[in-house]
Amino acid sequence: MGKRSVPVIDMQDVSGLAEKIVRACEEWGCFRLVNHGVPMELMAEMKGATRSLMDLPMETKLKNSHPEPGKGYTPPNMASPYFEGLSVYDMTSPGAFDHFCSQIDASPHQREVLEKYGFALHDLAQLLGSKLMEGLGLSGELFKGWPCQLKMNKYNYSPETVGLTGAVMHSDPGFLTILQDDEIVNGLEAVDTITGELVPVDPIPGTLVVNVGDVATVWSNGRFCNVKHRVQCYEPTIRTSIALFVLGPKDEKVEAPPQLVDSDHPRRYIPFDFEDYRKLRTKTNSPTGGALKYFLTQSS
Ligand SMILES: O=C(O)CCC(=O)C(=O)O
Ligand SMILES: [Fe+2]
Repeated sequence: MGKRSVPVIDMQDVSGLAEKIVRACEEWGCFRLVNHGVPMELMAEMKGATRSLMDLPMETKLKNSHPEPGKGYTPPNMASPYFEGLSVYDMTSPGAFDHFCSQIDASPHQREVLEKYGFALHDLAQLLGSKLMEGLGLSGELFKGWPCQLKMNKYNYSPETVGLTGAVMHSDPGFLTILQDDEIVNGLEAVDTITGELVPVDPIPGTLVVNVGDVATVWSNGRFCNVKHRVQCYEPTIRTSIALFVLGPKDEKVEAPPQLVDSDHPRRYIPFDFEDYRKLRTKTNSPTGGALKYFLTQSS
């Protein structure tokens, strides 16, 4: 049998859409969205803005600093020497785009594109949240008021890096990520949870990839899969991607809603604070979600 590949979900095909999304979260934790409603022109403008911002001098990019690790500019480092990323954290907080753009002196046009794209992706994330609730038979609003991080990624590949790793194997710590991957340069790979095999998630221009993270595994009481993924270098060229991370609740704990817990499905994880979890992930060097084990309940 050939390798399976991640599900492709057409959002214009509304019949059974919520159930399809839930199933993809359960079976893969990774899927591609087509007809997602984000205008192609806006996606292209955002790629353009990302490329030009990434071309700024290092001293300018370093001004996108944040007191907490991972929430500002990530320069190339020992673990990921070819990767760098600029971040708008938290993009939902008032003035976030103004602050980011003043840090790195972005143009009014770049600022407009970033904000428009950020909010379009945020709207799509809210829609996915409501589809997840619907598909699980729950009511209420998922992700309401949750911090989100908009991250622009650049992989500086060269002939010397072909065959090497651009982003090490990891799961995303938050609930879900909507990724505009490079429309030409491949390299994203996800682990098939059933076979354990790494499968390529090759580009399909105009589409978006969703990666389900650690918070979703806890929130779904173990039903959703926090997909392990990495980015390899296959071509000596620049690779660019843009991620919107929907992280976790700010003032509440990460926990499964009571409707997803019953005697057949006892609570798998002790509720925790997202930022505490993020710190524990770093401290225990658990990039693929291994630190979730510290929160397993007796019954799991
Ligand atoms: O660049 C990509 O395609 C994936 C990036 C990623 O996995 C991440 O930023 O968490
Ligand atoms: Fe990721």
